[in-house]
Amino acid sequence: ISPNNVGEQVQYEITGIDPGAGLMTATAKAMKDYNLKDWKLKEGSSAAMTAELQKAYEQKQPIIVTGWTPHWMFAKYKLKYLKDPKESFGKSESIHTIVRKGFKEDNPNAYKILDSFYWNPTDMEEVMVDIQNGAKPEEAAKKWVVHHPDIVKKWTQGVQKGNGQKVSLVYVAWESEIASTNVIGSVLKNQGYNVTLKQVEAGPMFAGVANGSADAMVAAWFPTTHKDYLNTYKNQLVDLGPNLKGTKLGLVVPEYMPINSISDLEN
Ligand SMILES: C[SH](C)CC(=O)O
Repeated sequence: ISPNNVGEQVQYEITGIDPGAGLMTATAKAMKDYNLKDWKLKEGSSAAMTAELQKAYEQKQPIIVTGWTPHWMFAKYKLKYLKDPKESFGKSESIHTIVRKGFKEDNPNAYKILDSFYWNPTDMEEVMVDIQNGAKPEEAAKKWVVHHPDIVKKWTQGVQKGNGQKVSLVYVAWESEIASTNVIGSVLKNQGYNVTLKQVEAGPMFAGVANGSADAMVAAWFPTTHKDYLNTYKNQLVDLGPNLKGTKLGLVVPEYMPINSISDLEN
């Protein structure tokens, strides 16, 4: 594949994820910034994107996907981010924990645990890889909790146990958030709460916490990726700050592709 006909090789298509993802908004911005006028961004889901990536990778075919870190794809495949000299994808960010207004008063001890929830990209990747290798999210989460009592203790020490109070968590089916939501859900369950995890699209996730129909989410990518949702619901959400630092968003390709920058795609 020579650099100048990568577009033809991938039918001028970037394989994206769910339309509500901030990554898709950032990719649309990048396509404008880099004047990718003949290119189109294919919407779908994170699961569909990773399935297409796997198929192309196994056949050493060209593919360009919307990718992010932390993600198991970097553990499984030899991939690279295309350089983004115009910084259309922003800088490294944090994933924040958000709770509904009133949650602290209604459930102070579950609030304390959610407020203390903090782990590293390598911790999240450990759970993501387990799930990718076939473990059920709940099982992978339980296993991580058992293997990392020292980290979990930081979230729960000195916090009074619950006695069956309900805690409802919402998340979007991004591999990173499936991992984090199941881990914090498992910890809350062990602490005596009746936890429900609800998978929704990105818009309904923010709306659910804002209107109080859900208690919390650990899936807000700030300051850039989810800024539109933050602006829409700003004073209806309680931002407890980062539960993970050091994310990255961008266009990702297998290392066998001859391109290295988004500007190589300009036609
Ligand atoms: C796909 S990232 C986990 C989040 C987002 O892009 O909205």
